[in-house]
Amino acid sequence: MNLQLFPKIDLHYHLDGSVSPVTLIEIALQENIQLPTMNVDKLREYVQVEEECRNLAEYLTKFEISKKCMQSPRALKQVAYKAIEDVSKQNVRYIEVRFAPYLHTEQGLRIDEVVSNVLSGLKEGENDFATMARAILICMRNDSVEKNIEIIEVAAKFLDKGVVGVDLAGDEANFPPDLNKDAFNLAKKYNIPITIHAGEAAGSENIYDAVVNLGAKRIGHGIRLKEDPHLVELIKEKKITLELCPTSNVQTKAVDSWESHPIKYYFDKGILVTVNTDNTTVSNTNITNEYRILVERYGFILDELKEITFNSLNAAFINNNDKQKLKKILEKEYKIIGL
Ligand SMILES: O=c1[nH]cnc2c1ncn2[C@@H]1O[C@H](CO)[C@@H](O)[C@H]1O
Ligand SMILES: [Zn+2]
Repeated sequence: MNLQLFPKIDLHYHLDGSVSPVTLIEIALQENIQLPTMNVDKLREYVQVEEECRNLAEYLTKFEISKKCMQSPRALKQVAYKAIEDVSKQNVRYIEVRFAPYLHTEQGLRIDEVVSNVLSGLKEGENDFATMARAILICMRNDSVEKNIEIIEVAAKFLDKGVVGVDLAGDEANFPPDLNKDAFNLAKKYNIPITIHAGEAAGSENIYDAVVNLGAKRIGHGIRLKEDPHLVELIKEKKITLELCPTSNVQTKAVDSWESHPIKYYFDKGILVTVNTDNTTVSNTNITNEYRILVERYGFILDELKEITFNSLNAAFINNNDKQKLKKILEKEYKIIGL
């Protein structure tokens, strides 16, 4: 079938890595921002990874231009709205959009202003398109634990007002999760759902720490889980969900090749896996493409794609009321396509 029509969920989508070159140029013109080029195709080369990307650290250099264009209330609202417009075209019924508030304070915005502007763009998008949207606030690994504690405080303030969780992202190889234990303990105290990038650019011990010491209910990527059979059992037992992003995982060299991606292995082992985009612009992908990769490269059948979407639904950080609404919508739409 045409997978664009297949109802989908994306739980792992970075806002700053998903702004299209056209939108970047629009913002640059509006706000007089100097970009290296105003040509859409040339700009794409600056914000998209090449095939020979060596590692996550190199991948992370591709976020500079979008950061420059995401410093004003208007731009933040605009990119958030555009995100919902874009993903609604891929029949995404629910998305958790994540961003790191501190990255958007270079022109003097406070982190709570960053959050409220992104939330208002998401809300407007929800009103205009058939996609439910919530936000996850990211603590950056290279930021101080004091700054990350402020992020948790802001998340608590906006919890159930659009924000549904917190995350830890950035350079995993040089900043293990443990450094932010105090921040995530505070999140636990506030009952803020936690997801953490782990086992992407470092070993399975980071997955263990994220789950056992930092309280993560979901793991961003978790590629290297398979290195530790005991941990595989623990992840199953605790019903931890993995947010896999195949195209990004190949680009950041979290896996050596498409063939060695563990998504089918984990799925067959009964681990709760989900499929996501990570960064649609940086990785040059969209959610339809990621679902297609599951079919074409890993032999998933449509019923299994539905199961994966329901894994995403079950692991979504939205409140139960909204989750039930979403479940009804998905069930109805799957019935229409005979699933
Ligand atoms: O796959 C990833 N692993 C780790 N960090 C990431 C990934 N994708 C994006 N970011 C980081 O998260 C920031 C906020 O969205 C981005 O600016 C980027 O530095
Ligand atoms: Zn990510």
